[in-house]
Amino acid sequence: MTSSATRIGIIGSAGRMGQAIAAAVVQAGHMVAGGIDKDGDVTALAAQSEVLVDFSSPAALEGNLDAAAAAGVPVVIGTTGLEERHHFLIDHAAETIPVLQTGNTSLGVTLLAHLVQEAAARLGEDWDIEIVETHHRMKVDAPSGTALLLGEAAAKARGVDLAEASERGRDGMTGRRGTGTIGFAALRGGTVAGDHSVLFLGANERLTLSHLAEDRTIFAKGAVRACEWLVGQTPGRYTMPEVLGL
Ligand SMILES: NC(=O)C1=CN([C@@H]2O[C@H](COP(=O)(O)OP(=O)(O)OC[C@H]3O[C@@H](n4cnc5c(N)ncnc54)[C@H](OP(=O)(O)O)[C@@H]3O)[C@@H](O)[C@H]2O)C=CC1
Ligand SMILES: O=C(O)C1=N[C@H](C(=O)O)C[C@H](O)C1
Repeated sequence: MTSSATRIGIIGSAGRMGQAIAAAVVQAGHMVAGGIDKDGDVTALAAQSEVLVDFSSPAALEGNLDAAAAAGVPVVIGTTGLEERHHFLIDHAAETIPVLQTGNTSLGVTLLAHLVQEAAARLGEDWDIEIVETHHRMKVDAPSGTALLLGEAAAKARGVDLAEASERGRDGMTGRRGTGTIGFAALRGGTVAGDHSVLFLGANERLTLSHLAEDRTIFAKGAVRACEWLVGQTPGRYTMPEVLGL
């Protein structure tokens, strides 16, 4: 153990990501302060942790943020399927503690979002944007948090509100594609760790930017890096480009 070892508490510890994060915590020379799942005591976990990492469920978010804020402990939120009210809760907690929220902790996706923003800014509205994601059969939310993060990057570059520009769940007589909209398609099956492609579809040419996750270790390592970075930050809301210096 190094002298800079950090006690990291894991929310959602028995899950696919929770287990991968525990392994990454140890590999990085830190300590797992403890772990909880659905009926666990988050207040006790916060008290014994220097930083919390939450990869669980949107339903758990409010209680987790309250416990982290009461204990003055920073928290990394990787849980996806968040709605607007969850983002308000995160903003509120970030007034008193450092909070990092992201739909994807990997280096590759963080860079992809940067590239998508660049491409969307340079290619005009006549280039249609479609975001396609594929995940394992156990995933419960769609579109993925990453797809939404990539959509936000494209919307920001085009100066539009993603909620208004999105085309999701096409089925039946949809009518023509709206100019300037951002489409989403979600595929589910097997054990796919997480594939994302952003398609820019122009007249007689296409540009595709893709990231393929080969396993969950990339998310787990990124989550540990985010924990390391977040400890010692002032209260506020942060995300991955700040951690990775992108
Ligand atoms: N940001 C990123 O980079 C990534 C984000 N994710 C996201 O992380 C989340 C977890 O994914 P994954 O590990 O695959 O899912 P799993 O279903 O494998 O794990 C979720 C875990 O959270 C626990 N849990 C559920 N409700 C609560 C609660 N109220 N309090 C505490 N723990 C709870 C579950 O426990 P129990 O079994 O008792 O219900 C389970 O152990 C998802 O939202 C996923 O999209 C995933 C990969 C990367
Ligand atoms: O649930 C998953 O597995 C994943 N969830 C995240 C998302 O919703 O984007 C990140 C990654 O793609 C894996």
